[in-house]
Amino acid sequence: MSGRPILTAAETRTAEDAVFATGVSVEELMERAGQAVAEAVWRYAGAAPTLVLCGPGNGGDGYVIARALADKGVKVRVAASGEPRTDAAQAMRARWTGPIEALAEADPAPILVDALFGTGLARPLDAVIIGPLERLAKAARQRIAVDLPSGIGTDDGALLGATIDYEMTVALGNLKPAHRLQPAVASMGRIVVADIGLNAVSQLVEIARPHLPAPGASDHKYTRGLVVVAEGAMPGAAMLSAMAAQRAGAGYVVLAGEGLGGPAAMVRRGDPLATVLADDRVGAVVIGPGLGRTNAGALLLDAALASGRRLVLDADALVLLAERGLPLAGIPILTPHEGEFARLFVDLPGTRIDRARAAAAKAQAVVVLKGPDTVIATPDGRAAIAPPAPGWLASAGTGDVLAGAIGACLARGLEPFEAAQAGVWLQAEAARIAGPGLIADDLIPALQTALVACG
Ligand SMILES: NC(=O)C1=CN([C@@H]2O[C@H](COP(=O)(O)OP(=O)(O)OC[C@H]3O[C@@H](n4cnc5c(N)ncnc54)[C@H](O)[C@@H]3O)[C@@H](O)[C@H]2O)[C@@H](O)CC1
Ligand SMILES: Nc1ncnc2c1ncn2[C@@H]1O[C@H](COP(=O)(O)OP(=O)(O)O)[C@@H](O)[C@H]1O
Ligand SMILES: [K+]
Repeated sequence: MSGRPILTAAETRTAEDAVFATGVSVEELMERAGQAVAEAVWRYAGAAPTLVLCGPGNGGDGYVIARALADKGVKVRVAASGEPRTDAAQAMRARWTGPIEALAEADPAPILVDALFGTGLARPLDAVIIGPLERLAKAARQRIAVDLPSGIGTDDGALLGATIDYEMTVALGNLKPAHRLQPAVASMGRIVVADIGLNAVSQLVEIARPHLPAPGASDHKYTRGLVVVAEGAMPGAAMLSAMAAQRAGAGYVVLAGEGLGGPAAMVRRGDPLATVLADDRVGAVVIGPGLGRTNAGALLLDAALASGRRLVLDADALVLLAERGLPLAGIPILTPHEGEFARLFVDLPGTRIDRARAAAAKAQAVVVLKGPDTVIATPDGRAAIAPPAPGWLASAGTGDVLAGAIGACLARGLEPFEAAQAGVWLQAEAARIAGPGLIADDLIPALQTALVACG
């Protein structure tokens, strides 16, 4: 279930260099990129009159896009912010036979294609660029970014300064971190990847739909996974985790505690947690949601950490962990939101991906850094980013549901990194199924529907 590779600006250049080393010329790769983008623009916007904006850097893509669209019969105009600097880009400019307008004076068109800047930009757009860009974008019906919107950081997804919003972004060759990180991704609209023949491999991938096949004839409830959820001060949160584990496919879920209610299929155990966890069939333990931060919670956490079982540590367990030492034994899964992350891993520098990786190395854990752009990292440097999920997930208890879903995937035998990705995918899909106005409880039946796609 490995997802699409995500490459930084430097890694993308290395992948391009590998293509050049096979004898492909810079012009040929530029031609491929321009043709692929033109195809995507054509499919999206059809024959509507189009204005292509070309930049001053290495990019000759814009001129190829304009020529390819004109070949399809589209009424295309070109506006440029300056002379392209490289030979290849100048060659592409020479092959555009139409006029080239100055960016500052260009008239708008219904479709705006922004090929001003590629992955090399590292500072805010100059006023002579952003002014006309904003004017032309406002007057256009639809805006399309080539590779990345102008004015965002390729590797960290930051807005370098003023930017505009796009309906579609055509990524060249492969996804870059900004195509998945906030706030950049929110401005990109629909993101499509144009294949230009790069053999992109990366330690960073996009979270993809997991393969979670239906139980076979040799399965029984224990082989499907036994999950124990530890109950603490707030039983509702543990209940959400436990029911999520049930609906995410666990064969057996034990709620360890004395609380009341829940489905008839939920097994209750009031014995000491250490006793419950002594069972070798326990495939995953979820602890933290509603645990409380008192001594009673700390004792339960001690029992979980001492059990040697595969752990999902969330919420209050993370708060309690901040008062103890890292690293942890046995590569548990930690699921902090930004608040919990900041408390547990003080002052880590870099992008969200860098921070998740450093935290994973420090804790010797798989770290799921939650948010609108959830990043998962392992101690050995692998990482994954989730595609955008419904904002309706920003609702109390949805993290508890995620912890339970990850527990189910861990208990069925997935490796921690895969289990974490599968849980995040299932939670996001459940949110799409549950729809606007969802509350955490609604995700639970929706998880069952989400499983249908994973067979
Ligand atoms: N049905 C229930 O019983 C529920 C119980 N819950 C439980 O309630 C207990 C305590 O919840 P708290 O409200 O204290 O903990 P929170 O996780 O809400 O907050 C902890 C701290 O982190 C901050 N924070 C939260 N999200 C952040 C973000 N995205 N970026 C930056 N900072 C952020 C908060 O402001 C707070 O200071 C936990 O055990 C939790 O599991 C919740 O899970 C909700 C549902
Ligand atoms: N704006 C957002 N868009 C998409 N997903 C979000 C957004 N905000 C939060 N989420 C997701 O919602 C869940 C919230 O979990 P958490 O912060 O632990 O809340 P709780 O403790 O109340 O369950 C996480 O899975 C997070 O990734
Ligand atoms: K661009």
